[in-house]
Amino acid sequence: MTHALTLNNIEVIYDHVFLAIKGVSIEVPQGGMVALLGANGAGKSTTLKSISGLLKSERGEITRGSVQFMGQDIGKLAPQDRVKLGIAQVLEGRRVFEHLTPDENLIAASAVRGGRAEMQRNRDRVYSYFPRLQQRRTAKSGYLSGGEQQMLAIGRALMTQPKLLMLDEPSLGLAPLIVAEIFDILRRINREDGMSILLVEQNAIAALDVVSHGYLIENGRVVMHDKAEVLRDNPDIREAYLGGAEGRDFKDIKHYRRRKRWLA
Ligand SMILES: Nc1ncnc2c1ncn2[C@@H]1O[C@H](COP(=O)(O)OP(=O)(O)OP(=O)(O)O)[C@@H](O)[C@H]1O
Repeated sequence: MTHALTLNNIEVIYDHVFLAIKGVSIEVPQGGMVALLGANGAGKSTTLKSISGLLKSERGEITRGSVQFMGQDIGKLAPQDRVKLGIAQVLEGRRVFEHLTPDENLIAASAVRGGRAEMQRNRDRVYSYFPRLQQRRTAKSGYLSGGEQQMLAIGRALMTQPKLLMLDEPSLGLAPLIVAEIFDILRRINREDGMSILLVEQNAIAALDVVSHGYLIENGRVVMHDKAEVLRDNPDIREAYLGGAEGRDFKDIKHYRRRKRWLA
């Protein structure tokens, strides 16, 4: 199988001292949709930044292993060159220009690529996926709902016509219905455009409904990797991530118990 992305045993150190990622290997097949799951501080965002190249601005460095995109080693490329190759990251926290309208936000994001006609085509495509945004295209983005702002942040990434779309916790702070709507649209983008997607989420149950495979990362290491339906049925994942009385932090589950199950 051809892979859009291959992380090969990478190690990441911040500030020359803090070892945040301790040997992570991940594969995203071309046209695949994969989730990277884990609790707060597990190393999910750091993994994404090592792919998009944003580590450097945070004094982070890949000190071992390789990052390959469509078979090419991209570990030393600047972030803008990775965007040109077709990698886009939607950062955590819906970063949009709040004083600009959705129309203007999308235009600003397309500056990286193409002429006017192409920009309009891309914008129409974004609006076809997110009709809600089209309805509010001339409103100030700061007045959009949280879900609409998340849609706009995704739309901005789509304006660069990525081959690999990476999203950092798009469900954060959103109501379950909105999360389901956004995840459905991501699945459509994946299926209809054949875009590869890497979805970082703490909301494992919602994410595992739309991806084909998932990786669970803990303390900078991948501790589980399997098909989505297998992970969904895993008692530890259910215990850690299902809401209600069952829901507990993954960190709270006794380490020995998890090891015993994973090594079984
Ligand atoms: N810029 C940075 N400088 C130093 N340490 C960092 C930096 N960014 C993250 N870390 C540390 O690296 C580890 C992994 O953080 P990371 O943000 O990748 O985790 P995460 O799984 O994305 O968590 P969250 O869901 O809270 O964002 C944490 O211990 C964090 O404190």
